[in-house]
Amino acid sequence: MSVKVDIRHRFDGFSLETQFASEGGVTALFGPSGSGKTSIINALAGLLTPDEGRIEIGGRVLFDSAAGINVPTHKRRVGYVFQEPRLFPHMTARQNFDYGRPRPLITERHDPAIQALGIRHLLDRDVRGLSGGEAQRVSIARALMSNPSILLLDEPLSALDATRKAEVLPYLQALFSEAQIPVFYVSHAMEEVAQLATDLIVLRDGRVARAGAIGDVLADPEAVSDIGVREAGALLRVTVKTRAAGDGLSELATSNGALFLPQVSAAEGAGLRVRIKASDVILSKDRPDRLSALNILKATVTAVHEGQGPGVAVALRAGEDQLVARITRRSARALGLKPGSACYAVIKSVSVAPADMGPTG
Ligand SMILES: Nc1ncnc2c1ncn2[C@@H]1O[C@H](COP(=O)(O)OP(=O)(O)OP(=O)(O)O)[C@@H](O)[C@H]1O
Repeated sequence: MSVKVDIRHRFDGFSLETQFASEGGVTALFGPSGSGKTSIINALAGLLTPDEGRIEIGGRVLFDSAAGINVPTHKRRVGYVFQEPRLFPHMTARQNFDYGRPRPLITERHDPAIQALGIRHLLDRDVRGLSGGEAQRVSIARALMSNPSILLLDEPLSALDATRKAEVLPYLQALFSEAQIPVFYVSHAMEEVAQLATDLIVLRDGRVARAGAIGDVLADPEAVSDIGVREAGALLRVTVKTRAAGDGLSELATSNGALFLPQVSAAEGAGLRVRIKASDVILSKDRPDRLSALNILKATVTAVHEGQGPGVAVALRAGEDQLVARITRRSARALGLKPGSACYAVIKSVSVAPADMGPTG
């Protein structure tokens, strides 16, 4: 189901001027604080009326300033998940779902969502006794109960600590992999986005700085400065070959050789996407010998992007996969790197954390 957004809105000191289209899937809205992420999903939900523009979901026009159309929030069929669970206390999860409705809300139609979110055993528990992660899973289920035509999540994991976040992520992955409706996921945490999204919109000062399939945007060396030099990094598609050997490292097969990483929890044979941060890739013209790093992939330079500072972003092709390396301009010159140059990409095993790995979508 397609989503088309073309809106302009002015607040005191901030202007939103955003245009994008999505063909469904899970679209992440990523950007620094104040870049306009929440304003965009509020406009989709009808909680913010843009000064002008148009919003269309699945062929249905929800907002068109020129035509005088502005469908009210309750008629937009939007599921909205906030940073905090916002459940009614003193009630069970089921009572939360049913609140204000003439008949029980849960039907068999909701089984897949209840299953994916793992909340069946929580339905008759008082929500005050739920952990933060459980409560957020219940509130995501509630957002899906009314059969929405779009699901909007605004930083749904940011109020959770790292352990709870890691606990909820697999549920979101399971849910999103089956989602029949477009999902918009607001986050400023790239490790979440890299695991969950199919498409990525990078926002900056109310404008779309980059947009496209997540793999393409993350592999684009020109996007490195928009994403942030610490967070930028391409997604490598791998298959788990052998789970942790005696030394704790698992062997993953890439399209161009083996990768050895620690703490891989996926089963043997599972497909994973692994974010390799640009700052964790070192380049060498010759195959390095007697080096502590285990992961050395033969690669070809496809682009060298010089930014403002001392760093350059080097795009690489390694077999079927793409990588981005951020190295100094001085090193790039010393190595004579240019499109077509053959080199070796060296990736340090311990710098790839479990949070950087997600199933292939
Ligand atoms: N109702 C409002 N009145 C005035 N300014 C607003 C209003 N809502 C948002 N803004 C301003 O618009 C800008 C974008 O805000 P928005 O909440 O959309 O950004 P964001 O990317 O979601 O940020 P964060 O990650 O901090 O939530 C900010 O400068 C904010 O102060």
